[in-house]
Parts: sequence; C-alpha cells; structure tokens
Amino acid sequence: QEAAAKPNVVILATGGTIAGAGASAANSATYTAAKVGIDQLIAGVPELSQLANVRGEQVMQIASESITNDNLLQLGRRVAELADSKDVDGIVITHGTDTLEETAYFLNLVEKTDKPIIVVGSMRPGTAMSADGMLNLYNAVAVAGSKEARGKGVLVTMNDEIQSGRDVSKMMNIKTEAFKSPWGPLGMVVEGKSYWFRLPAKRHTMDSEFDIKNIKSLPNVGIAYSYGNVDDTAYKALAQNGAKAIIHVGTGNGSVSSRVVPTLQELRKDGVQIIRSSHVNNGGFVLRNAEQPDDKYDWVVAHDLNPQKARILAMVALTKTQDSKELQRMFWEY
Ligand SMILES: NC(=O)C[C@H](N)C(=O)O
Repeated sequence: QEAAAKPNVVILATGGTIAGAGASAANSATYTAAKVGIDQLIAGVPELSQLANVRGEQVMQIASESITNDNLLQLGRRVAELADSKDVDGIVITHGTDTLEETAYFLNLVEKTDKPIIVVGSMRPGTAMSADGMLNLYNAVAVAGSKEARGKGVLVTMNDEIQSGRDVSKMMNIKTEAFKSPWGPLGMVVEGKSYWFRLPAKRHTMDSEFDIKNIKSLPNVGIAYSYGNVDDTAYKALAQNGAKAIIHVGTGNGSVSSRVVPTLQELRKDGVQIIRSSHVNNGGFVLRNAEQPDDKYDWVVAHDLNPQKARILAMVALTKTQDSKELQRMFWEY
C-alpha cells in the first residue's frame, strides 16, 4: 500500500491498563495502570503502520478511576482540535476501562465531527500472558482509519467488537469479554477489517446540540445508590455539597424508597434536578410516571442510560438548560 493512500490516525493516550505493567507475565490482575508511554505502546504493535500513518500524543497518564471533569474537558478540547485538522482522518483514545464508557459517551455528545473517534482500553496489562491491549489497539486504528466508521458517533473497540460509545458499558471485571451493550454491538473487526450490522439511533456528534467549544466548565452532578433500608443521608450530603442534579440509582424501574421520597421532593423544590435511573444489572429501562409520579414531582427519568452515563448527559445538558422538561427531552433524544 502507498504511504500517501493510508489514512492519518492520531492516538491520544490517557493511561489505564492498556498502558499498565505487572511484575510477571502471570500478573493479569495485579499490576500498575498508566505506566507505559504512548510511543512505547505504538512501537509494540509494528503492524499499525500497515493500517495507517500513526502518531501518538500523551494527553495524560492516569488510571481511569481517577479521571476528573477537568480531564474530560481537556481531552475533549484536544479531540476537537485534531478533528478540525485537515491532515487527521481518525482519532483513537487509549483509556482505562473503569470509566471508558463515561468518556466515550461524553465525546459522543460534544464532538462536532463525522471523523471516526475510537476509545479503546484493555483488561490485562501488556506484560501479561494473553494481553488484549495489542489487538484492541490494532482494531481501534483499523476502525479509526476506515471510511465506514465516519458519522457513526464515538465507538469502542474491545474484544473484537465495535460498540457504540453511547450504549456500551463495562459489565464485568477480570474477563476480556468485559464490554457489552444492552442493544448489542454495531459490528466486528477481524484482521483489521470492519464488518457492520447496525447503526446508532440516538443523536450524536454532528447531530448533537452540544459543542465542546462552548463548554467552559461542567456542573456538579452527584450519584446516590439505593438498596433495602436506604435512607436520605447520601442525597442530602450531595445537595449540601452543591449538586445541581442528583442521579438516583434506583432499584428496578428506578423506584424510590418511601423513606427517601419526601427528601427528593424537597430537594427538587430547592432547585436540584432529580433524575431516576436503575441499578439492574443488564441495563435499566426507566419510564416516566411508572413507579413514581414524575410529572407531579417534576423529576426526570434517565430511561436506558446507566447512572454513570446519566451523570455525563446531565452535566452536559445543564450547560444549556435548567428546565426539567428540556432535560427530559434530552434524556429521550441522546
Ligand atoms: N482495565 C483497566 O483499565 C482498569 C484500570 N483501573 C483503569 O480504568 O485505568
């Protein structure tokens, strides 16, 4: 293949296990994340150069459980700059898997480009036997450089699958088959070639009303978990800490304990947005006015978004509106 015919792909490295290193090849779970630099990662997969003209940039070097809103904004701004550049055809972001689904959904909402943006991680460090990072990265670069991936929103390539960044979630730790979407993968990558089966139906990237260029900061949105015998301590503490919205991680259909309902009604009257999501394991599906009278209480439902994704959309949405009806519209559309 001619060098000129190859796409230009930039890999933005943020850390995670894909950049992790353990003491021995037997250490698949005990290791330090965010150790290996991007140039070394690229050098470790020489086959990347057959797919694309690849260059790397170390944006940060952290384990993804420690990512902050400022990190998200920093990464989002760099992605937007690169997407605007004529000599960039696709962008790959290497990322820890713990919050990979949050970053992928954030970028899916705020990047105004149809160029492929692929977020990728690994479950085992590169020093381990059967490390999965090399192939995941190879697949990410293959998809980032392909014309077919354009306009499909932010994507995630893990375990040979191409997932929508909006839908995908880490469902399992330890196993390499960790990332699933309740609605199934969009496609597969095999030997550097992608095979597509479906398209995302929700608004994203070019069709989104949000733009990273207009977002100066992200508001404080907290998450409170529900369970039997729950009380209102966590909800009150989040509000006292200045939360503009609280994601209620409800049982079942986002249901709310009778011990918590009065507090959530009060917090809403004080201006805090209450957003009902669910902690059911295979993906919640919270419907308005089912289990709780959302119209009466002026609450919002997260529908199929898991709590951590609901936090991302709530933060981005609150940069545009404080109106609960607008917020609900956004939760249906994105
Ligand atoms: N597999 C991983 O990447 C987990 C790691 N704790 C991280 O998210 O950075």
